[in-house]
Amino acid sequence: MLILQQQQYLHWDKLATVVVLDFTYLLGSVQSSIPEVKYLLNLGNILNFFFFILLQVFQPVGIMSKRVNFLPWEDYFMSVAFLSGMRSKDPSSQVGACIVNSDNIIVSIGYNGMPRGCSDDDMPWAKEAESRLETKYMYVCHAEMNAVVNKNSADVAGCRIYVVLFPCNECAKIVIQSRIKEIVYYSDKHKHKPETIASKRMFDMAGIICHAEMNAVLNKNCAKISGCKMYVLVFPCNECAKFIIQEEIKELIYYSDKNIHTQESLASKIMFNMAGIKYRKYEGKVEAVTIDFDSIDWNITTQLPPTPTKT
Ligand SMILES: O=c1ccn([C@H]2C[C@H](O)[C@@H](COP(=O)(O)O)O2)c(=O)[nH]1
Repeated sequence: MLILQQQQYLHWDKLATVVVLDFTYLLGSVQSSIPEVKYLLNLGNILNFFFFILLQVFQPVGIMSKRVNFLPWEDYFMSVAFLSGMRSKDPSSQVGACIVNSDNIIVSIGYNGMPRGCSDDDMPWAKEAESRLETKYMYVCHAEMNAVVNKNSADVAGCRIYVVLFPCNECAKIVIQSRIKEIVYYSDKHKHKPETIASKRMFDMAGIICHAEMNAVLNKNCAKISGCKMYVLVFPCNECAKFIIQEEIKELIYYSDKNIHTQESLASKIMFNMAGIKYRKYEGKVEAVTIDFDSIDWNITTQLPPTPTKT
């Protein structure tokens, strides 16, 4: 079990040793001819010696040298992942993630929660219900996704991700597509589930098929795409909807809603409505866009403008 404890910076025992040592040193350095005082001074010297040895043996750390019992990188990052998980409102599983670059700098953290704008109080948290639409699984953004989306660097390529739970297949896709290079996990408690087996298969092969929306978000060429519009061929499923909401895309224009009757599509709409994301069907002005390469007059397109002359 990983335990987070408050670090103690003031060591009273070490402070007391130094005070006693200083006092006995002072006593030992004074000269006197009175036998009682001489006796006390000798005692002072003995105590001085005794405490000096004690200090050398037990107290070199913290007073004279650097601390040695500091938190190692691995425990530090995993603790941050656990700490993030503590923000989760999921009643059964609190999952946290922490992304770290090759300089051991934390570039992002995340935990499992409802998409932005979808109220924690109104969304379902049940694991089972008559309809999957009434379970949390359709809506919760996983810790890994939130960590990737909330990064404070341009990208997370080459980074490591520390996670409380081994990533599911949906998160595996995100982790692979964002070019994270290493996964450090704490628990593999769902190792027998198809989601985890699929995840491991993808990590082994790293040749995966991802939804177009996720690829478009992950391959963006700017730091943020908040406020952007997204054009898609097919209305996004619930997994892509989470991504779109978390990236703060503001408008969605789709061509086909062919999966309109699926629970995934219904869940997407519930989330978009709650998050205030507009969506509309594409109403094109033209029926088709044709690029006829043969009709291009290369003579015209390759003509350079006339060279300016000096007057
Ligand atoms: O890779 C993962 C897998 C799961 N989560 C989140 C999603 C849910 O909120 C919980 C799982 O709930 P259970 O009650 O244990 O089924 O964990 C995640 O963030 N990342």
